[in-house]
Amino acid sequence: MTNATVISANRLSLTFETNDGPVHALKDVSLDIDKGEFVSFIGPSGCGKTTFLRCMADLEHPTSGEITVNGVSAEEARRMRAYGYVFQAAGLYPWRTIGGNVRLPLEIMGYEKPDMDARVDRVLDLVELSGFERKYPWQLSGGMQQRASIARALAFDADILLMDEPFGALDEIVRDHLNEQLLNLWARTEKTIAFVTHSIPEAVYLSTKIVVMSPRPGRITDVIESPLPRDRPLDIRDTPEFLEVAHRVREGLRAGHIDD
Ligand SMILES: Nc1ncnc2c1ncn2[C@@H]1O[C@H](COP(=O)(O)OP(=O)(O)OP(=O)(O)O)[C@@H](O)[C@H]1O
Repeated sequence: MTNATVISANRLSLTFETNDGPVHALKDVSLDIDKGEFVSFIGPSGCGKTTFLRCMADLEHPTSGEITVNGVSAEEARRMRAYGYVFQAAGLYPWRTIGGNVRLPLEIMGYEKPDMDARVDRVLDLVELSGFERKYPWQLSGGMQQRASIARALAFDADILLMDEPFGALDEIVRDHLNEQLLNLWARTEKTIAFVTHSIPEAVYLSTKIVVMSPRPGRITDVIESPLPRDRPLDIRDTPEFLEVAHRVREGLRAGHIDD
């Protein structure tokens, strides 16, 4: 752990007790995420990706080991609103406008109206939804709804963005576009991002670090520091460097399956 470490997990384990016996969702998971990193978690269903993210967010409590966020416990970090969380489904309230949805956490936190208005404008601009503030979620495409949910997670200036398969339900073209926009947003805001995905190209395209996980018990099998530059046009996916990283991720996933 260094001064720049934002999230630090040290031998984190979490076992769910179920009617069918214990489920080892995470076992001895250790990982440091530094400020400004874009870290993707990839692995087959059930390898603990969501559970790990939920531990960072203090939505799940480890059975053993430690996790710190911004140098304090996950619980303290949650109280300090250290992170915004984006789920697979956009989860927008249908009876609220896009602006009203983005404003909701700010209302709950008691922001003053002029500050709220300025923030809503700023984050809608960041996700390229300026002009859609008065629309209702059903008037927007799936990709736009997901961008609105990212805006909502950004509205209160958390330095950390936790994203659980935010683009999993979208078609590939839309997903490509959102990937590009997310990189752009990350570059402009210097957030630290933890991102769960099932897609190898998505993980390689977005990340500075790729964490490969494997199930039963959920564990980390490889951590790949990306050699790709931070500035990434979509066609970087055709370069030998990109394909090499993708190959290593694929090998990691395969190895995890073999000793399953
Ligand atoms: N609340 C819970 N109670 C019991 N078991 C749980 C609970 N939450 C998760 N699990 C189990 O823990 C394991 C890890 O689940 P988790 O959702 O973290 O995996 P994942 O890698 O995110 O999977 P997916 O890619 O399908 O979302 C799975 O076996 C899951 O069934």
